[in-house]
Amino acid sequence: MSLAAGIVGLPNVGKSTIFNAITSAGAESANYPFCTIEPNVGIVDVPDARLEVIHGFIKTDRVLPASVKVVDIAGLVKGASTGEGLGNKFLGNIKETDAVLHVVRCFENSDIVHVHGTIDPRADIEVIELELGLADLETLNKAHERVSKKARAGDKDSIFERDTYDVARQHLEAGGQLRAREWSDRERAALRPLFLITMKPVLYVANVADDDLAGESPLVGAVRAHAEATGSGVVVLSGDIEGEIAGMDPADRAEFMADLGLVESGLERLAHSTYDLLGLQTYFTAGEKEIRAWTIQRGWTAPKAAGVIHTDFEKLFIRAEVYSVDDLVQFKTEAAIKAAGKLRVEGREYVMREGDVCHFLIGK
Ligand SMILES: Nc1ncnc2c1ncn2[C@@H]1O[C@H](COP(=O)(O)OP(=O)(O)OP(=O)(O)O)[C@@H](O)[C@H]1O
Ligand SMILES: [Mg+2]
Repeated sequence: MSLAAGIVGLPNVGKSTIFNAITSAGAESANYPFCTIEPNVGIVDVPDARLEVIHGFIKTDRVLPASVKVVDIAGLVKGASTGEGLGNKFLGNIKETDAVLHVVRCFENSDIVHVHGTIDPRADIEVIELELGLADLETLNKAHERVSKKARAGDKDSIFERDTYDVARQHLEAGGQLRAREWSDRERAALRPLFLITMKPVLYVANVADDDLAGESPLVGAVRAHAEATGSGVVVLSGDIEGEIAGMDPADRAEFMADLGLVESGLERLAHSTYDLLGLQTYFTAGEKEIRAWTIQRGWTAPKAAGVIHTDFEKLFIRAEVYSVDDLVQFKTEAAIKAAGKLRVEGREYVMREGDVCHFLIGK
């Protein structure tokens, strides 16, 4: 399962600064609106300290973290859907992501231009969400047109699709975001092929000044209140500071972060929050060749989890041998875990737990 997240927000709020910090990809960031024109795409390793813990006991050539694709696009402005600013044509790059990272400016700095002249996170969020809603409306209108003919001819599936599109259109026209509505499984299935942006889970990224890393300002408060009211998450970070952290070697980084009272880097916090938001969890495989982290949905059974390694594994799954990272720390080798009776043998019904270390036995 490879995960993708798309960054949206007003121009000049720090999207590319944050993208650079998390990908260290060297994408351009500068103090003028519409600095980013072509989308930046980066692949980021998901930091997971447990990989190194496992590696401390099991020697392998390779350690492979999970990865997330991150997409940074041009800023949106009011009227983007009708071509204002750079328009909304870059939103296509966000469509095939699993989650939206909505960067909101929460730092005061008169040197950095704000496209509305004042820093008002709540108003900024509204502008962006309206534009995203209008983009979805455009997609729905086209899809509606496409199915209408078949619906009029009496095709049952097309009638259901058309009616679902109508419900979605009404919801957006009333100013709502599609994620806020409860959808039946069948409705979800009808909407899924449209890759609607406001249907995706959103994480608000409050980009704060370097003297408000804890996010105590009323600006961040406004973002938190909005996120709480809409069932979304918030990550507080400073793009500027994260850029510095990304550029440091590990020893300096640890000291710098400790001085600032930061326990985790912005990337770590973003990764954890995104996993929470999407209901994801991690399991590990640790063999002779490599130690590797795999991303699955919470609640998945062992065969389904094995299917992430290779699609055939789901069908051919026989059983799994499972232990935890803590078991490894306590007993030090797999043989000792087994001797202590801690190596669990699990079958097709087993529901994976966070941080399981697995060997899958696969048939032919
Ligand atoms: N937390 C912060 N504190 C102070 N300045 C910041 C912070 N984050 C970013 N900046 C500054 O804001 C300016 C704009 O940043 P950036 O280019 O990342 O914005 P953007 O959202 O990608 O803009 P665009 O939509 O134009 O591409 C840069 O000068 C950057 O250094
Ligand atoms: Mg940019």
